[in-house]
This record gives sequence, C-alpha cells and structure tokens, in this order.
Amino acid sequence: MVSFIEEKQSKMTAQNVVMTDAINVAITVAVSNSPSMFTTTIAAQKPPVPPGTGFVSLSTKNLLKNLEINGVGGARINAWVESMRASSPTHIKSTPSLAADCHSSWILNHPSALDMFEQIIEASKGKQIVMFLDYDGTLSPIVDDPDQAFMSNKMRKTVKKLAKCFPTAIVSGRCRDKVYNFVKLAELYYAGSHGMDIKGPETGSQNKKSDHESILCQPASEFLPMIDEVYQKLVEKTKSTPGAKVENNKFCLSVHYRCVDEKKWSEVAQQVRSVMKEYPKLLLTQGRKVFEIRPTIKWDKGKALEFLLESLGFANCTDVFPVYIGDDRTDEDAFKILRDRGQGFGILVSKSPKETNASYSLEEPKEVRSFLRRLVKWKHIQKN
Ligand SMILES: O=P(O)(O)OC[C@H]1O[C@H](O[C@H]2O[C@H](CO)[C@@H](O)[C@H](O)[C@H]2O)[C@H](O)[C@@H](O)[C@@H]1O
Repeated sequence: MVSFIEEKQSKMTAQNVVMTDAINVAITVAVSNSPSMFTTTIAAQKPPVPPGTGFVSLSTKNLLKNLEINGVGGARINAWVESMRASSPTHIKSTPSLAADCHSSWILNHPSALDMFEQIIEASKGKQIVMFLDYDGTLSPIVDDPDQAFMSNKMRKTVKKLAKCFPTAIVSGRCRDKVYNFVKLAELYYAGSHGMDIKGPETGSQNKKSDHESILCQPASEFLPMIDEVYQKLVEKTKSTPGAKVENNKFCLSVHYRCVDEKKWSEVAQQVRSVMKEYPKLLLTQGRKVFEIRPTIKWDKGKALEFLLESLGFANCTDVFPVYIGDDRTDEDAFKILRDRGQGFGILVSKSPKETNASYSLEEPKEVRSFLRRLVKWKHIQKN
C-alpha cells in the first residue's frame, strides 16, 4: 500500500482528481503529503481490528459535511456543485489499478460483516444485541423516486424475525409516518426525521396507548412552523427546475436533485442557498443526491441511538451490544457514538470506499438481509 501511495504520489496531482465521497479515502491519501494522511495510510496495512475498536481510516476534515450558507456567492456555489458531483460515482476519475488498490485497502479496514460474522458474534457474547437500521439504501435500494423506495417483502419478513430476537429500531431521515408506511412493522421502534421524532412499538391490539402517549421524544417541535414555511418557499423556488423535488420530512426537509440534469445542479444549489440564508437556525447538509435541511439543535441519529438505548434500560450498561447499519453521511453520527462508547459497532452499506466511522461494511441491501438472517439463525440455535 505504501509503495502504491509513493508511486501514485509521483504521478498524481490534486488537479487530475475530482474528489468524490466514493473514492476520497484512497485518493486523498494519494494526493496528500501531510504526515497525518501518511500515518493513516500506514495504519491501513494492519489487519482488521476487533469490532467496535477500529480506527477511523481518515480524519473527518475531508468530509464536506455541512454546507456553508453564507460567503462569497459564486465561489460558494461552485463548492456546493463540487460537493454535489462528489456524491456521483460517474465522476470518479481513476485508473482500474488505482480503483482496485482503493478497494483492497477499504476491505482491509472495513471488512465485510458477512465475512466477519463469527468474530462479531464472539464479541457480542454475554451481551444484549440491540439493532438499529437505517432505511433508504440500507433496507431498500436507492431509486429515482423517493416515494417508490419500497422494501421487499423478503426484507420485511427478515426484519420481523429480527425484532423477535433483538430490540430493533428504524432510524431514518424520512418523517416517521412515511418510513412506517414503508416498513409496516408495528413491533419496532421508529426514529424519523434524522432521529428528531422517536416512537416506541405499538403491539397492535395489545397496545392501549394513544399515538400521543407512545411518542418518546420530539426535541425539535418548536421548529415545525419554520420547517413548514421553508418547505413552501423551497417548493416555490425549485418548481422551475425539472426533476427537483422537495420532500417534507416533518422536522426536516430534503431537496432531491437525483433527477435534475447535471447542468442545472448549480441552479438548484442557488435556489436552496437563497432560501436558506434567511434561516440561520437551520442547518444544511448533503446526502445521496439530496440536500438535507434541519434545525441546528444538538440532536442527530447518534443522539437518537443513545436515547433509545436509555429508553430500553441500557443507559449505563456494559452488557449491551448495539449494531447500527446505515449507508449515508447522517449515519456517521451514530457510528461515531458507538466508536466513542466502545460498544457494538457500525456497518456501512457501500460498494465503494468511503470515509467512515463504521467498523465493517456490506455492499447493498441484499447483503444487509443476508447478515440479518444470519443473526436470526444464530439466535435460534442459541435458544435450542
Ligand atoms: O436516513 P435514510 O432513511 O437513509 O434517509 C435519507 C434520505 O433518504 C431518501 O433519499 C434517498 O433515497 C431516495 C430513494 O431511494 C433517493 O431517490 C434519494 O436520492 C436518496 O437521497 C429520502 O427521500 C430522504 O428524504 C431522506 O433524507
């Protein structure tokens, strides 16, 4: 790996690489001379670390996470468009051998959770496994139309069985009702709006609680009128751009550009920025071909995970083993919490190398299902 880096360093410059979140792990290493980057590269030669104690493959400073709203107009928009391109695999400019080297390094540092299944089970011994599952890109494949992101019946059956074995929560950027309508399993915990709307399980007819009573946490309630106002403004602003779609996720909003012609991406960035600059109490981040807008409160998927663990009675327990599976940048907050707590671990769903705090990887929802099925099977063997 080091010789690969040294070789590439002599051949590459930052200019011939378009930074993408898909390959920025290895590319950043390849174009950087900074000691911290190099330390990271050397660390990449080590064998996989035990679950939950893995090192972070790169510092988070390279991750363009929160987009700055204010600043010099043109330059700022260019930075936004670069970041939008960065989430598109079609922009990866790489040779096949560089891509192969990136992938080997990635798998070395973030092995497949399927390949490491036995080790994962070993690490969880004597502890209560608690499952946290992101929705889009984790339980359902990414599709063009967000309203058509259905999960398969097979996946639903698997999640249902999983929830019989372990406490299970869905943690999504979607509004809670919408994600519930996709998953349709009353026995789960749901944390919608990036964790800002948490509700416990309804056990069908056995549950006598009203919807209001079973809501556990809504830390951003005061922002509802503002979110609605911004939603209206964004719908109005973006209506002239074919393919742009604004989604109201109750405590947060999504502006999708997956179906917008790339030549118009800067237009969408301008539209979003022009609305957002009037709302300093809202934060703008970027996901998979989507701008995500939410209140600037200190609450995210990581806080939701901690809140749920507490609600389940595992606040200060050492014998709990949380497993969080997710595919997007907002899931990193949860991966980081697990890493900081030294409990359980995160699994990133991705086919390509990404900067992450997760310890393991799975390539796609199909692999997520295989992993969940193995957990269920293992649990059944334990019981018998
Ligand atoms: O936290 P998640 O459950 O992963 O939600 C994150 C966003 O997911 C959805 O958008 C993504 O999936 C869409 C359907 O596959 C896709 O069209 C879009 O490009 C992706 O960004 C959802 O629509 C957003 O509201 C969520 O914020």
